[in-house]
Formats: sequence, structure tokens, C-alpha cells
Amino acid sequence: MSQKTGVPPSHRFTKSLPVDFRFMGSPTSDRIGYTDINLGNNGVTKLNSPEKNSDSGVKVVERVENGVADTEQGNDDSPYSGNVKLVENMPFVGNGDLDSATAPLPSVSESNIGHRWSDINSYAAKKKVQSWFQLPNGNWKLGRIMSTSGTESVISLPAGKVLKVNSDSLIPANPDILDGVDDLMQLIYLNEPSVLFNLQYRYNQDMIYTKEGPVLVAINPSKKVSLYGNDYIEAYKNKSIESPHLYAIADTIIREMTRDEVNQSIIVSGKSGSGKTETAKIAMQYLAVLGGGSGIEYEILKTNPILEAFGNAKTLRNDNSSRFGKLIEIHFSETRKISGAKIQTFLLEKSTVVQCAEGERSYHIFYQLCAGAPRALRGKFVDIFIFLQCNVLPPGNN
Ligand SMILES: Nc1ncnc2c1ncn2[C@@H]1O[C@H](COP(=O)(O)OP(=O)(O)OP(=O)(O)O)[C@@H](O)[C@H]1O
Repeated sequence: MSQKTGVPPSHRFTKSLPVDFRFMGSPTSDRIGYTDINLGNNGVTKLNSPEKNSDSGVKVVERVENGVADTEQGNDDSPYSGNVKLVENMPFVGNGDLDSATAPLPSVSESNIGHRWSDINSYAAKKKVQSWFQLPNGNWKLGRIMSTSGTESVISLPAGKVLKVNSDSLIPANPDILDGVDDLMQLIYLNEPSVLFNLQYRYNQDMIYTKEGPVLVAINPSKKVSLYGNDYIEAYKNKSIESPHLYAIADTIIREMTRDEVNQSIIVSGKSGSGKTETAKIAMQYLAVLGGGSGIEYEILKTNPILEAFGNAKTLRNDNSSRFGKLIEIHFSETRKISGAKIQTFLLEKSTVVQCAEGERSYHIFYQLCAGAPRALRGKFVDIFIFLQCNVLPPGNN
């Protein structure tokens, strides 16, 4: 654990995850709002359409979630929810996190957990592998099982602290050699803390893409990362880079579309602010470079600012939030060149025109009109905004 190179110091000793770094579906998750983690049907998924058509195409679909987070619905199925039953806290020099583990927790009903993990847990306890356990505050801590008797295990923490915990609450951790694997399917133990640790480990090194079998998990870096541009496009086209990337997904679908003459789809899904719009644009850039030549590709890319002007607005979660869904069809000729495109929009949030919550704004177009209008006209626009109860400050000023 402690001898890894290229790993931030914070990860060398303890695989500790912050309280708000949870799976989609975990009851107290929040941080996910700024990421695109959502194993299952989120992230970027590639699907084959059963249609067989000589005019093959690629569809990029952005799913509208209206800012309602999957995470906010809670997840009663999570085997981890409130699963740490602290039997006894051995005396140790505590810190804030661990002290909170001393508070007695409601015992875990067997029907709730259903012993779903008991086989793995007993194996882990027997082998004394390192295991995760969740503190009452939601943080995951990594410990090494020192001994097990009955339903109780004694685990040691990196700082030499020792805890006696319910064995059922321990979640096996993967060996260090698997830290940061490209594909989550390579993990021996595919459980919540292991997946989160792996994603965080990669994210800390600006590796925002991770595969989960055929699904690409993308974490919004919320900063510029040097993962895009012509050099990367060339590298993925020539297959000289293999690390998970959106370009790799786009490359695969073009190849499969050509080979099988079957339409392909990329579904981009995630909660508001997770990066769906950016992801769709990045995928389209790759498709445009590979299928470019006719000039149509530039026209397709140039539709984005126009669509965003009329359909995007600042929300509390995202300064450039799409308030509509989008289905982009890109048509390719038999020579793999882009021959046309069709962009359908749907479910535009009309209320945004006349109603803005505190700290939010109406559609960008109103502010752009204001910014470009002559002074006299601008005054009238501002009056209208006030009438509509919208924030009147122009883009970038609030
Ligand atoms: N790959 C990325 N690299 C850098 N920044 C990114 C990336 N993806 C997203 N972001 C940042 O996150 C912000 C929000 O992303 P985006 O608008 O794509 O989210 P969204 O999921 O489409 O949100 P909404 O559902 O509200 O429309 C972007 O404006 C950008 O600043």
C-alpha cells in the first residue's frame, strides 16, 4: 500500500474516501453531481441498433434528467447503507473520523443485508485480506483484519489504530496491484468502496475515463485536461493509445458501423452538470475528424452554440445547463464520410423563459440579445427581464 509510485501521498497509506464520494444511489451522495459516475446505465454506453440500413449512421443521445439526481432517490438495495455495526471500539489515539465510529449504531437486520456478502466476507476474514469498512459518517476506511472470532473481527488501521467490528460490515478490498485499473471488471472485488477508490485514484491523475466492460465511465474534471485534440485523435485512430477514452468509443462505433453496416448509438447519461453536453461534443469532434472532408462536419459542430443559446441556461448546478434533450443523427456514406446530419430537440423546459429561481438565469439568448443591443433597446429588454422576474445581469456578470 505504501510503496506506490506516481500516486498522491494521500493515497499511499490509506484508501480513504471522502464522505460525499459515493455511488449513484447511495443515500447521502452529493459529490457525484459534479461527476459522471453512474455505473449501470449512465456514463457513456454504446449500443447496437438492430436496424440494417445501407445509409448507416451514428446517433448521439443526451438524456434529459432535469437536474434531478439519481443519487437523490436513495437506494434501499445498497448492501452498504448503514452497514457498519461497531461492536466495540478498542482504545486508541482517535482522530475526528474514527472517534465518530464509537457512536452506537442501529443494528443491521439480517433481512436487510440478507447475508449477501457473507461468503465473500468470511473468505476475506479467513485470508485476513485488507477490508473496507464504513464509518457512521459515511467515510470508507481501509483496515487489515488481524483476527476474527464469531461474528467479530479486529482490524488494524494504517495509523496503528485498532477496531473491533462486526465481520459482516467488512467489505473486501482489492490487492494494491489492482489500484487504478483501466477496466473495473478487472477488480477481484467489485464493490462500492473499491469502485470509488479506483475511480478516485485515476481521477487524481487526470485519468477521467474508466471502462466498466462496454460502458465508459467519465468523471467531470471541471478543469481543462490535456486529453483532447488532434494528437489524441490521431493516436486513437492509429490505436497507439489504449487507455479508456471517449475517442476509443467513437472509433469503435465507426469501425463497427462500417464493418456490420448497422447503425450505432452513443448514449450519454448523467445528472445535471456531470458533463453530458461536453461529452457529446467531444465524441462529435472525433467523428467529424474521422468522417470529415465534405465540410458538413463543421456545420454540425457549429450548431452547438446556436442550440445552446436557445436551450441552455445557468442553473445552480451548471452555468451552461441544457434544458432540453437532444438526438443527433450523423449520417455516413459508404466511404465513411459524413453525408448529413439531423438534430432533434425535445422536452425544452419552457418555464425557464418566465421563471428563474434565485441564482439561476433564463436562456442565454436573452442576455446575448441584451449584450448586443443598442443602449435604448437594451433598457427595454431589461424591463422585460424584470417583468419576467429573471436575473438581469448579462452573461459572466453573475
Ligand atoms: N471533459 C471535460 N473537460 C473539462 N471540463 C468539462 C468536461 N466535461 C464537463 N466539463 C465542465 O463541466 C461543465 C458542465 O458540463 P455539461 O454542461 O456538459 O454538463 P451536462 O451534464 O450537460 O449538464 P446539464 O444536464 O445541466 O446540461 C462544463 O461547462 C465544463 O466546464
